Amino acid sequence: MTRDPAVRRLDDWGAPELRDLANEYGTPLYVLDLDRVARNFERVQAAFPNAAVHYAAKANAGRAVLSRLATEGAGVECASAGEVERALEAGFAGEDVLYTAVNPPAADLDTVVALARDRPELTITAGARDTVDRLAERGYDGRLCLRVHPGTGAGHGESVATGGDASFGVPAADVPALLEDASDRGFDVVGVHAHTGSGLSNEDRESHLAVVETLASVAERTTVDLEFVDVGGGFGVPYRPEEPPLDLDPIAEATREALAHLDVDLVVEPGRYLVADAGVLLTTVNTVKPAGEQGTFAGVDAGMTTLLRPALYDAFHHVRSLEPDTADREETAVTVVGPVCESTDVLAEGRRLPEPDRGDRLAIGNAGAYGIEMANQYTSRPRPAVVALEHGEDRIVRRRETTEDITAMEEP
Ligand SMILES: Cc1ncc(COP(=O)(O)O)c(C=O)c1O
Ligand SMILES: N[C@H](CCC[C@H](N)C(=O)O)C(=O)O
Repeated sequence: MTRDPAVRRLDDWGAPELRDLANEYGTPLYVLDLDRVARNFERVQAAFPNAAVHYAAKANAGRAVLSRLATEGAGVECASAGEVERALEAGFAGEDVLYTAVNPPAADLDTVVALARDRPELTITAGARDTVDRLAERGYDGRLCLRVHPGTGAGHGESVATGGDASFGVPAADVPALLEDASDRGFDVVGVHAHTGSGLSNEDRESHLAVVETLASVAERTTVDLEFVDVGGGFGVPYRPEEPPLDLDPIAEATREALAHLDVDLVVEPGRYLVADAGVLLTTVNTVKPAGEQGTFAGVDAGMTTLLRPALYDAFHHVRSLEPDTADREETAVTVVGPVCESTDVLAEGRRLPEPDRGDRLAIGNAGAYGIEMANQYTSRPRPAVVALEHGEDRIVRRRETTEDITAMEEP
């Protein structure tokens, strides 16, 4: 299998091509390179050769992404009934689908249990005894996996160090008994799962390994014959230009070693790793304003409704000017702000960029993961369009919303 180890940095994208797309489709605009998504999937497959790779759809559940990954042979991990429906529509088969039921609303369980009737190969992961009971109440006795609460987590911030959050999963000590109980009740108990957190870096290897070891000890202690151990996702990508890429090989090797004595298949659920560096967000400067000692404010047409991560997590996204004629402009500290009347509507703070001009196009990196997916309509701002690049062509895969889209569900 070919292996492309290179991280795709924001500077690797061609400025003229991105400017052309901004001119043709307008801004704000998400650009998503589906061929890069496919290569990222291959990189995970190469690191985990015998594992089943289930793409965590929550990172970007656009139909174009899902159907390309289905074509490439990936599986999918879904966080809601809606994601399950979208995954099936995009071409995934029942056997490709893992549905992780985290505090699931009744309607989600109703929908997925109904879908599973015709697709007995679909797997549901429950994170509480109560969820197992609710599945039984609906007559479900199909493939069941249990989510383990490992007690430790890691990630790009405390709020996404999910493994440490007791609301997700069953305490490891209680899992073997619950597996046996579910098996006795007639469920087809197939696996155990845990998720360390999102945005793991090379420094987080030990934390991830601790979670894998917890899973291994649960699998050792159960008398139920498990088919797989699902070690979750969370593999990070470098957001800062100077940050090194995540080295997947040592993580994969340590994971394999920790599970080697067990006769189980390995499942991984990467989201961000497959799509983050395949996407950029294009935006246009519409207001230029001196920011005193802080340099210059560049007001742009994308904001926290377009890309929520900086406002929500204080996340860093690299920003680059796409203008061809910036050599004669002074570099200055630029703070990129959105159009929403919230003081957290800041996409980037104090970046060294050419003195901005009205009309300048800017590109924001690593926008393929948790970008369009977390976009919203706050302040009646329609969500942006998404353009896909595939096999040398570009096409709109999600049209720009309009105010009519926002009001369409309203009744007088
Ligand atoms: C259960 C589960 N699996 C996988 C993922 C994917 O995380 P990431 O995008 O960091 O790989 C998440 C994160 O939301 C998750 O909760
Ligand atoms: N639910 C994920 C976190 C998603 C973080 C993502 N939304 C981001 O933008 O970083 C988890 O449990 O690890």
